Amino acid sequence: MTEIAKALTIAGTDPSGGAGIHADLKTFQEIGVYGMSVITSVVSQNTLGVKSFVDLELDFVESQFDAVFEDIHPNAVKSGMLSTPEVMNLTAQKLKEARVANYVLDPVMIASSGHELISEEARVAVAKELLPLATVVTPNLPEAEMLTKRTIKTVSDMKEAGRVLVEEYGAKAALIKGGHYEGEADDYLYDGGTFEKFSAERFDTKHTHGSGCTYAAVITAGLANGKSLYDAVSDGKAYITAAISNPLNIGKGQGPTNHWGHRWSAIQST
Ligand SMILES: Nc1ncnc2c1ncn2[C@@H]1O[C@H](COP(=O)(O)OP(=O)(O)OP(=O)(O)O)[C@@H](O)[C@H]1O
Ligand SMILES: Cc1ncc(COP(=O)(O)O)c(N)n1
Repeated sequence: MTEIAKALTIAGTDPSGGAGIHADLKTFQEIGVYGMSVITSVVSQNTLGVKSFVDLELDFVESQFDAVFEDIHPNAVKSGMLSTPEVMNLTAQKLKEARVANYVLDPVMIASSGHELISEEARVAVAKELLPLATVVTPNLPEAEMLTKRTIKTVSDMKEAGRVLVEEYGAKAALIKGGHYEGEADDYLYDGGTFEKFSAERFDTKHTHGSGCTYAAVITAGLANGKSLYDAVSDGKAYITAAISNPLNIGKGQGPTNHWGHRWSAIQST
């Protein structure tokens, strides 16, 4: 019997279903990977923005980690919103103990609505505890600026941020996402050797809520399935481009991405 690949997401919630744990599990399901979750924070948010959030007690987050790891070994793990230094340290400790081979670090710091989700102290913990464990870190431009403490204005700044995250902070690879850049939606992957560009047309849409989560979840699912990092990112870029270009028009604000987008694109092109 074939064994199904298993992926774990460590993140916060979105009751409106577009970002965080919800986006990740929908993505794992759509790709055919068995999804599991450790919830760090319960967030009251929707397509209009974040209202408030509560961080779960550390013991309870730990208990969720133990519930997963004592029973099921994930082939890949993704982390999203880890809002306190304590939960970051705990995540690092649990990933090391469980000998997780593939770890995708989405350093969620600011929601696309502009609300800050984590503190400055937590930012330092990302750099010290989590980056050295990451198979790939996937910052958007503001996150890359915060992590590297550099201003990013040009493609060469984006590449330099990728180089710093790998060579100075110890991530195995860095994917700097250009969603917040001008022109085409181009992302740059640096793996310590070469830079690869993942390019897409920029669509004129506000419906990108959860696009960072979804993109990193596809990469996680790909690694869980044994794909190379390059192929997993390539699949992620195709999935997120289709998800953004086929908007569902749900909600009154910045709507969620479309997890059937790639199926809709395939139907349209036949
Ligand atoms: N309007 C757009 N058209 C096409 N691709 C886009 C658009 N906006 C973002 N993307 C792509 O979506 C992915 C997510 O990028 P982005 O830099 O926006 O990450 P993020 O900020 O973490 O996500 P979010 O927008 O959900 O906050 C990247 O591949 C980016 O190039
Ligand atoms: C729980 C949680 N995690 C992550 C995000 C970032 O999502 P976005 O892709 O909209 O920036 C979010 N809004 N909520």
